[in-house]
Amino acid sequence: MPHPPSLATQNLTLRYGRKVAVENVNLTVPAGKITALIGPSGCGKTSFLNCLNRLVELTPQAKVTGQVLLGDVDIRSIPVVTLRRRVGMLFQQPNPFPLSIYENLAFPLREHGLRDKVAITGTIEASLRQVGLWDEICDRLKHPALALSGGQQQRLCLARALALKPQVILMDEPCSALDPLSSEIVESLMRDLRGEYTLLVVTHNLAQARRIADQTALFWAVDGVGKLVEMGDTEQIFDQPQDDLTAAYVTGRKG
Ligand SMILES: Nc1ncnc2c1ncn2[C@@H]1O[C@H](COP(=O)(O)OP(=O)(O)OP(=O)(O)O)[C@@H](O)[C@H]1O
Repeated sequence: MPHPPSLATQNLTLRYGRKVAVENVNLTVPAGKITALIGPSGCGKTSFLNCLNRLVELTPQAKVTGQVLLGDVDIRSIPVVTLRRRVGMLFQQPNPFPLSIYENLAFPLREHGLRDKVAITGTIEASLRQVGLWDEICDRLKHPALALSGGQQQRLCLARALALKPQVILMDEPCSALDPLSSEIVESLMRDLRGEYTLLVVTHNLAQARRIADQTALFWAVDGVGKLVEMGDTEQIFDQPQDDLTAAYVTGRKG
């Protein structure tokens, strides 16, 4: 398996109309590592994430300046369908399609040009095994995905992303809508993905960031504008923060 690329932003600024949501962010998400993005509500974490696979372009008044590099390639030069396959995303609320479990994975595979039924079925099984769902649901692949539990739905959504063989996976608070046991399962899956994928995970759960992330980045809204305050090894961010805001946030004194 080739090493996944890093993802880096250079002077990334995002405006919604006149509102500056994120300003001048220079952040490198290292290849094959887990990076946690932390910070108080409204500091621009989701907005930033949405720039990285150009999902933000679906918001009419959004305007992005600066660059996002996947490896050394500017993402604007990658066709958006290809980009979204290479940079998968998992949302806070599991969002399976209102289709069968099988079709949730088969549909995007067909959309991306896979026609061979044996190959599709093989990929579906491999992806469901990768997220530990195969044994739980292999006898009801034709059942509606929406009948699964929240935790199973989230794992199905991860399997759907993995089926497309992404290089990077963006996760926006992937555990916050889940019960503790499901949350633990998803967290352990993230650990399994380390190395093979480049992961950027937004989390409000500082203990989770500490447990899973190699690197941690703190965002903060300064006068309403989201900025990157500090980025470093997770241990350093939590134990020896360089910035006063980081120290205040990770010790619960602010935010
Ligand atoms: N479509 C939009 N139009 C205008 N402003 C927006 C839009 N989406 C987000 N914002 C604003 O941009 C800022 C950053 O929002 P964002 O959701 O990215 O923050 P966040 O850190 O992800 O927050 P949370 O942790 O609560 O999810 C906020 O002030 C928000 O109100």
